[in-house]
Amino acid sequence: QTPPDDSLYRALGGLPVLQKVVDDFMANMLADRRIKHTFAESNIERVKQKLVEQFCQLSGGACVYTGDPMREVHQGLKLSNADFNALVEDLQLAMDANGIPSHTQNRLLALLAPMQRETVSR
Ligand code: HEM
Repeated sequence: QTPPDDSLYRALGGLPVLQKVVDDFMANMLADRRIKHTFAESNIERVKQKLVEQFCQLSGGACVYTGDPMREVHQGLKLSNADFNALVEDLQLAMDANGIPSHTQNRLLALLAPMQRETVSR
């Protein structure tokens, strides 16, 4: 029985750093003219909490994502590839601000890349 690989979770700095990254990530998106309108009717605290769970679980931490399926959450928003790229930039800036090295950033981004298909619908 192989133990779960939590090396990315640990490289990111665990939950305390993930929480800071998600705080900054959301602040960046809410200040980003390209995509802030998409959050106009959202419960920001809920989205942040679900993002922390999701990033923690994806990176191998002992968390369980309790949010809704990605396709369901995003399909009504009619997001474009440009919207997706804007979100990735805002996440990269947040990781930079928290001192996460680019190699580690790229490992997380690689896990998010397949979700482009589930979140972009136009
Ligand atoms: C890798 C890509 C993405 C991931 C991992 C992701 C993740 C999430 C998560 C975990 C939630 C919360 C789900 C819940 O409440 O149960 C959420 C909601 C949301 N996301 Fe994303 N998302 C992605 C792409 C995008 C993009 C590209 C945009 C817009 C530029 C976006 C805008 C939103 C909005 C507006 C909500 C709130 C929806 C609502 O209030 O019902 N997301 N996302």
